[in-house]
Amino acid sequence: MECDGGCRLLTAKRREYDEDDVRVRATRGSRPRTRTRPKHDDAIEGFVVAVDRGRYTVDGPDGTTLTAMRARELGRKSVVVGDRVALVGDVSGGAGALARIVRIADRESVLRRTADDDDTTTEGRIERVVVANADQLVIVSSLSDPPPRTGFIDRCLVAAYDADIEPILLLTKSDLATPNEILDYYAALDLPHLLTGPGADLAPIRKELAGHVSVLVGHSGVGKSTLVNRLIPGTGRAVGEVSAIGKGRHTSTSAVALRLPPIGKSRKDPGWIIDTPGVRSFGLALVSADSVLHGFPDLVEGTVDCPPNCDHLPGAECALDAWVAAGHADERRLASFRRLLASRTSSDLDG
Ligand SMILES: Nc1nc2c(ncn2[C@@H]2O[C@H](COP(=O)(O)OP(=O)(O)OP(=O)(O)O)[C@@H](O)[C@H]2O)c(=O)[nH]1
Ligand SMILES: [Zn+2]
Repeated sequence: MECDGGCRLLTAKRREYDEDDVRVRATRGSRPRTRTRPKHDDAIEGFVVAVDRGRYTVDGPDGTTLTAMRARELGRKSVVVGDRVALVGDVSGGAGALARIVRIADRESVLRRTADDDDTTTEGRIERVVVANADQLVIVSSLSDPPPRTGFIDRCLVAAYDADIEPILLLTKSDLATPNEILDYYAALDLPHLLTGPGADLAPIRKELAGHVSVLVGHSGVGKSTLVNRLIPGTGRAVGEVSAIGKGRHTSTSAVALRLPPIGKSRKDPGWIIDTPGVRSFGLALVSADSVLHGFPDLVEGTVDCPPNCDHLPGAECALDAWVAAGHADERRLASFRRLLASRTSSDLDG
């Protein structure tokens, strides 16, 4: 009998084999999953915490930290901070160990950074996804030095509502000014806020962050690093520098996820914060005019008398002017809404 590798075993077990064969056939129909089993079903799961020149830092099972690269089968799909991924290869996490990312879970949310300053190239105009799966956007604004910039905050609110991420306004430097004015501007909105300053109790902030993946965004100098260092001692985020970009820090990293420490003896998930150095703002070019309006819930009712397809820009047709003139909403809010609508087509990034 002609025979290849497995022949001897087969011959020796012929009788049993026959019986096995019958049994296998009988059960095959009831076990279809063995045929459609995904490739790499031994993969482990991880959470991408940093991306640096084609190398991904991933938080693996039991808090292990893995270094990984993309598997070729991912094709052109990008992997960003916050992605939940499946890994194979050397997943030991030891020095020099390199795992491969073979799958990216469907994203529950995406935040895109504003198109780069360089709008002369296609590459520069593309809005890149910088963070996936965040469920809270913490807009950090100082009450003074620098003063709050409502245009920036409004832009972030639009991005948050559009991405289906809960916004929270976190006001810093409470020792320098009162929050009354800024809270008055947002009085008509259901916008949660937190207040902090030197020596302030961080418990309320930790409570809001627990169980969430929160993205921190704010202008340079508002005290983001100071806050992160207090929330996560030992993080060593540099404080007091005007800008991280161009100074050798984070030059190739646009975001990094940091695990918050446990809250007391509680076993509740303390959550993650994602710091976004170098991300000046989130892109709105792909956001429709209607979605921009969602960032201004206090103006929505005023648009019911607008003509169909109203661009809501100043003019006789738009009903918002009359609505605001009648005192139903703050004129500063309308002005900000219109600035944002206009900025989507220009490169005015900061609102
Ligand atoms: N008065 C006062 N100053 C603060 C407070 N928090 C931070 N600062 C100061 O504000 C300056 C900027 O703080 P950073 O934490 O570096 O601000 P940042 O937002 O991280 O700025 P970048 O690093 O440029 O992104 C530093 O001089 C801090 O010491 C605060 O609550 N009150
Ligand atoms: Zn209108």
